[in-house]
Amino acid sequence: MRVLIKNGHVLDPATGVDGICDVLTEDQRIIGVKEHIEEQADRVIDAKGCYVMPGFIDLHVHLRDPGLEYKETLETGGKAAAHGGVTTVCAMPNTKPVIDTKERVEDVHTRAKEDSPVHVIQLGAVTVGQAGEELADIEGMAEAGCHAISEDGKSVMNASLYREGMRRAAASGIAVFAHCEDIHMVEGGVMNADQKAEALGLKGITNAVEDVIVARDILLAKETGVQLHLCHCSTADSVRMVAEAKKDGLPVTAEVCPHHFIMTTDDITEDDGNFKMNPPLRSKADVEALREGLKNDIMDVIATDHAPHAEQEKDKSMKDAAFGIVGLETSAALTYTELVETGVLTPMQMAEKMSYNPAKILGLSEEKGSISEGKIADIVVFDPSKEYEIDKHTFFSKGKNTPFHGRKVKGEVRCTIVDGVPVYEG
Ligand SMILES: NC(=O)N[C@@H](CC(=O)O)C(=O)O
Ligand SMILES: [Zn+2]
Ligand SMILES: [Zn+2]
Repeated sequence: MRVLIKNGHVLDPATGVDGICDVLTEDQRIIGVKEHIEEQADRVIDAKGCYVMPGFIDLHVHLRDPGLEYKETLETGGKAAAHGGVTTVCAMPNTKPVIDTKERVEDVHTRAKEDSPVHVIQLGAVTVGQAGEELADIEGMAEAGCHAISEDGKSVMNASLYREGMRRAAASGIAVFAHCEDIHMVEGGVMNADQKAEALGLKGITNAVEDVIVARDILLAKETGVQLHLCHCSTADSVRMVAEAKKDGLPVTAEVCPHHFIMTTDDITEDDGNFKMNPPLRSKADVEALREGLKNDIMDVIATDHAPHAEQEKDKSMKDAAFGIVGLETSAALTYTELVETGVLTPMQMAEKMSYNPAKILGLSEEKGSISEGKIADIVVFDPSKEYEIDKHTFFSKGKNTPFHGRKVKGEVRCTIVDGVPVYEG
């Protein structure tokens, strides 16, 4: 199959191409990027007025499959990804059972090929059952193509065990994606520790809950040489420590989620479970530091931490609701509206943080994260002029748990192409 994308504004961080070009794909690959391609194609997509970017690669997604299919499945999560311009997702292993063996990684990969319209990379857990007691089959999972291990949902609190896990990940050539949270310091907290929490009568989570583990994990990366990627950074001190680590030449990268660079604790208008996520919404100073970190390329990646839950798990007080919000279908529009329109990021930086940098972290930049000849034809056509209100009822995800319902945004995914085949068209 041949697809010709005409007259779009191509943004390619890998080659620096930043201008109006046509893009031609044949079967799985991109075979041409230049002005005025006039060749025959099975499909011609008019991208006038749109950005044409490498398909987004979301390093942090919860697909809930196996075992929690009432929240999401490979199919619904995959369709949500396609709707959001995401062509590759990394699925976190905190499923039922936990993905902690080679066979379980292979099982998800096999089923995802059938069920999901986008590429799924299943990440393996660090410890067996995420119980924090013994290391999982890291080598086997690496062989099965997991690209990274992660204990997401929690931290490996035993630093000695984690260090050994990092050594084994490094020896297997894969990264460690770290959720940073000292569980002993949480003390029942459900939102940021501040006056808002006091006013709502809710227990707080301090910044140090995250920061002490960020510090520890950077030191462990220094000692083991593992490629460390810090998930969902939410504090100003996290940014400061990532900057220091980079200055020291350590193999550390970091991600920020849209909710953390947009909302503060002041946006929590009532005790509503849709404002509950881990880490929590922080202060204005933290949000500013995260934006500054993204702008200065201290923070490498925008990922969603797409965490779907059923309505009955979220439609209650923050005290009792599950942690997490969905993000796959809102992240491009939120990023464009809040960071690009406002001049915090250039459009090219958006493509970098949502596609090219994630591809590099996964060791896939030879194949993905770029719109250039020979690369896999994973592409998103994004219309930056389209204005609308986010409506959770339009989501393909089973999860409707978002605090952004009704928010005005600019920027809509027009078409998502995976392996040279349009899998979503708006
Ligand atoms: N972020 C969340 O609030 N929840 C995630 C777990 C996680 O990412 O830590 C989930 O699995 O629901
Ligand atoms: Zn997490
Ligand atoms: Zn997560």
